[in-house]
Amino acid sequence: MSRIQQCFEQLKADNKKALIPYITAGDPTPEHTVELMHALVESGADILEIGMPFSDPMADGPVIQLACERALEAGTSIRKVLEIIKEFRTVNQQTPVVLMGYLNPIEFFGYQAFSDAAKDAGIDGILLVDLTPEEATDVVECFRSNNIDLIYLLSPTTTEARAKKICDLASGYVYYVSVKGVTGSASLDVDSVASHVESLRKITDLPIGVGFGIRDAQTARAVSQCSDGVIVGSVLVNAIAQAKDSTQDQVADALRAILSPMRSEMDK
Ligand SMILES: O=P(O)(O)OC[C@@H](O)[C@@H](O)c1c[nH]c2ccccc12
Repeated sequence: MSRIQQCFEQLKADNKKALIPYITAGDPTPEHTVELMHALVESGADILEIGMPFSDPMADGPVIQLACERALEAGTSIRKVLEIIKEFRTVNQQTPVVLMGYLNPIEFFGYQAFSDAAKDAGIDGILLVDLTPEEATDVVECFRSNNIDLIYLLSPTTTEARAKKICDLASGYVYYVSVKGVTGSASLDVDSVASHVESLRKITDLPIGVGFGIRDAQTARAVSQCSDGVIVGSVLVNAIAQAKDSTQDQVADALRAILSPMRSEMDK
């Protein structure tokens, strides 16, 4: 059983939902990231989604675009991202880590080489935004060979036929994108999310996480009640941007201040 699967089974047994924060690796510098990852876990994160900074992140809004710029400016290569995860794993062997990114740098690295290096670093899942199911076959094999889960995005406009195809390739969990648009968009519509998640339940037994537009504890709770977990990105990344010139501890505190209330609200 993969670490991600185990995590969802445990949450189910405890009658809890997954809290999955996103930050960009290397933002504001690579030296910050491991401490920030630990702070997220201490504040109640069940799974960490870590972005691999990319120069042309087309699914991202301005907040995460700027995070990618800061991280690249600070020298965060794919290799550096893997080193960061490896360092995190020297202390934490329990929390699943999902790497999120775009195809281009991974293709350049080589899919099998990247998959092997990711396994070695302690990665559990990979979410490649622009990997279409049509192109996925070879890539999927590279990750499957290392038992790395392939997390896929489904959006409000994904047809049922396509959703089925995607769910057949996916493992770990599927990521339902709550709104049309880019990360950091306006708040989502909980009723619409609930009805989409319900339809997805008919085509997959995988856990369903929901992300895009979750910024406060009340919304996190509401969305968690109609899904298996919530993914929270821009509100955290924005806090990093605000605090980036403070001490590392202060940046970590800024993340705790956002995530902890979400955890308590979701567990009520
Ligand atoms: O930022 P938001 O609206 O809270 O949404 C989560 C999101 O940031 C994270 O999962 C993510 C960051 N970049 C992405 C690109 C595509 C899909 C998802 C993502």
